Amino acid sequence: MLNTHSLRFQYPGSTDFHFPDLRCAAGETLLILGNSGSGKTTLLNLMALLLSPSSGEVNIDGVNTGTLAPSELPTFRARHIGLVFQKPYFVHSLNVEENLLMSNYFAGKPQDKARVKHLADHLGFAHVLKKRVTELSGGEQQRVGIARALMNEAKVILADEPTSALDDLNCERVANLLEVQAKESGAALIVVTHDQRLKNRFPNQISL
Ligand SMILES: Nc1ncnc2c1ncn2[C@@H]1O[C@H](COP(=O)(O)OP(=O)(O)OP(=O)(O)O)[C@@H](O)[C@H]1O
Repeated sequence: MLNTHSLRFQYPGSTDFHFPDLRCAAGETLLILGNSGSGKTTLLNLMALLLSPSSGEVNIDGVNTGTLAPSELPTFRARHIGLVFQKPYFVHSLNVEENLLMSNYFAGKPQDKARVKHLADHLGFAHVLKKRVTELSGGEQQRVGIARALMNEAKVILADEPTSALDDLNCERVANLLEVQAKESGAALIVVTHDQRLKNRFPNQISL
């Protein structure tokens, strides 16, 4: 579903990163490990098409993303890639349901309220759909963040340190949710982490 080939990237005046080739198939989970500063978030941003490599390829769902025109990138990203952050960012003036429906808008798709309801029922936050995101607990916000990544049935889910701030119980919950949801939607799940608990759980790992 996602593979990279000879990816390189350099911030101005900084190290020239040369990343190992990655491959993650539908329904699989891959952990990206590495010391602080080794370039994990940079690699995630390259796979999320938020940064452009100086050379090399990111292939998603059979498309060499380097061939996409800049004007095509936002819609391609919204349709194919779900992003999960340690601390999700939402639009505070909108309620939970509206925040989720925004994903459809960015992907150029009609609003899918049935999908919102399905995900909310599944992830256990149906009772807060009409609330502002700021009124939610941290754990609820995290589940809404995961739902948002799943709204367009993205085939690639990229998660940056999704569990490092969580206690063991919530770490287990979030890891389960991500894994089960990715499997159910046939998505490749790629997780950047330092978290030893995830290292013990997911054997498919690559170190930078
Ligand atoms: N926008 C930027 N401009 C210049 N240098 C940057 C920028 N972002 C990151 N870097 C540098 O690139 C290197 C890799 O950063 P990156 O965030 O990818 O590492 P990381 O492995 O995710 O680190 P951590 O585990 O600490 O989050 C670091 O040395 C960092 O200082």
